[in-house]
Amino acid sequence: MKKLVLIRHGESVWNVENRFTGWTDVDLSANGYLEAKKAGEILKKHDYNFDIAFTSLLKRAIKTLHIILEDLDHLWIPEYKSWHLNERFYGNLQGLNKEETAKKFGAEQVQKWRRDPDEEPPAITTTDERWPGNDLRYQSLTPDELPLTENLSDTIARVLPFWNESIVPAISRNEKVIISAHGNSLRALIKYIDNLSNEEVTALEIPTGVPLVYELDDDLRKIRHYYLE
Ligand SMILES: O=C(O)[C@@H](CO)OP(=O)(O)O
Repeated sequence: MKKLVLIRHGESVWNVENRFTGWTDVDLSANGYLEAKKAGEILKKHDYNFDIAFTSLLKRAIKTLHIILEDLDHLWIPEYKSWHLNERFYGNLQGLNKEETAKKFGAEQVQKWRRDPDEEPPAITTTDERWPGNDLRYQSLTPDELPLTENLSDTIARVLPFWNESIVPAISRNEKVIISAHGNSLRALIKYIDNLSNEEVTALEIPTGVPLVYELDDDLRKIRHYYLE
């Protein structure tokens, strides 16, 4: 039996301000740091250790991972960062307050932008300062890979190649894997691992900073999953 640990980063400052975040590189909130620390303590209490870690290019996920690894005295393990694990790119909504946006466009529309796997939020253009093409960390991406907006289906389409090409081989080598990522990149992964329908994934909410364990068989089919307390 193989075990995989997923963790959504601790609460961010824009989670607190209730703003659409996406690829905006905001920090953890004070509470987010505490959540990450608690996640590390929980993993330590349950004697977890890891051979390899995967995370995004965004500091809220990277810092969460580092706080956990520090707690486990595991800062030395190989760690791979990829834009494929970034949060869903929220297009023109990035930076807006979710409640104010709901007042302007209606709660139903905003809920669709947030959770309907096929509903794309309004796109930005390449002249927008939020366009990732001018950010050094994304300089290796092709024009097609640089998002202007993403729905969950788009996020799934860029998370899965990384899962198949980088994470699955590590799990298959029997390495103990931790993935520190984001609400929607983890939702994308879980939709795939759990074979969830669009309706089921719409209802899936992942808490910040709580280790989520997946037990997988040799064919990487799910046996069970549970949150660690
Ligand atoms: O703003 C975001 O990037 C995400 C995660 O915080 O929000 P939502 O839950 O609306 O997808």
